[in-house]
Amino acid sequence: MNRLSVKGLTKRFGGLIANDAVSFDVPAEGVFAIIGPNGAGKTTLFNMISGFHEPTEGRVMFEGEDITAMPPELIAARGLVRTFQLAQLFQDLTVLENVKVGRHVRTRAGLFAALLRPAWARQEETNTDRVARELIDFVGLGSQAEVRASALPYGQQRLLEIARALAAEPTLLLLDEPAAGLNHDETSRLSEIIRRVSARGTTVLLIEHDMQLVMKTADWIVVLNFGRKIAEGTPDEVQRNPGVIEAYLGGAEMLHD
Ligand SMILES: Nc1ncnc2c1ncn2[C@@H]1O[C@H](COP(=O)(O)OP(=O)(O)OP(=O)(O)O)[C@@H](O)[C@H]1O
Repeated sequence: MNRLSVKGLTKRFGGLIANDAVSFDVPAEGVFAIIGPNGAGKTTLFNMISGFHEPTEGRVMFEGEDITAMPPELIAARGLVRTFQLAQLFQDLTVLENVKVGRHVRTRAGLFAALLRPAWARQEETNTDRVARELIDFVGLGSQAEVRASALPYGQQRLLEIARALAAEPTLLLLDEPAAGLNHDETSRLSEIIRRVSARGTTVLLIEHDMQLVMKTADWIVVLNFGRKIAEGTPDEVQRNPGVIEAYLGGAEMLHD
């Protein structure tokens, strides 16, 4: 069964068609990328998949079930978790606390448990702490667990966001331009982390403008232009596709960068 199937997704904003009958399948294994020039409709597509926009037409199937227009929290609770173009961290909380917050969809302790601290809630807290520390190590921020998010350089904040998203134990992780604002070394590290997330069994679907990252990291790429899917294939196939090169207007260089 595919992890995700997008079937004829269309989004109109008044007279503007941001997505026009886009369909594709994301298998359970691997790293999947959506690329396309500015305004091609990538973010709108992500917003529909993750429940932030209701499609005008079409369906989103996750693990074989219809999740079209479900609220984002319910979609996340099912295991489809996303990050945003601009890191949305709790700047005043520490690295560890931020990741613990990301885990709350997988824990049952509420306010009463936090106040009364029954044995099961204490056990849950210990587990949350352990998992959060493992994830911080996993993205290479192990030595900064007690540092405030606001004190991290931007590149590390983006990695922290990935750790926080992983804390919710997603089976499908949507990354919205994870390399935006990262330098060359940080982008290489990000590529490695994405591959390792995939190796741990989480399917990764990303939107990205950094072609080097996409070509190196993705197993399969969908290309959008003016809201339509114009191609899909392996990185090699996509880079050689004349329609894709044309869409990027002189982008042959960009694609082979
Ligand atoms: N809420 C909205 N209301 C009206 N038009 C919108 C809205 N959101 C997006 N659009 C339009 O839909 C089209 C697709 O935008 P979208 O942000 O999905 O593209 P994108 O591929 O993510 O672009 P970028 O790479 O620049 O982030 C654009 O023409 C955009 O102006």
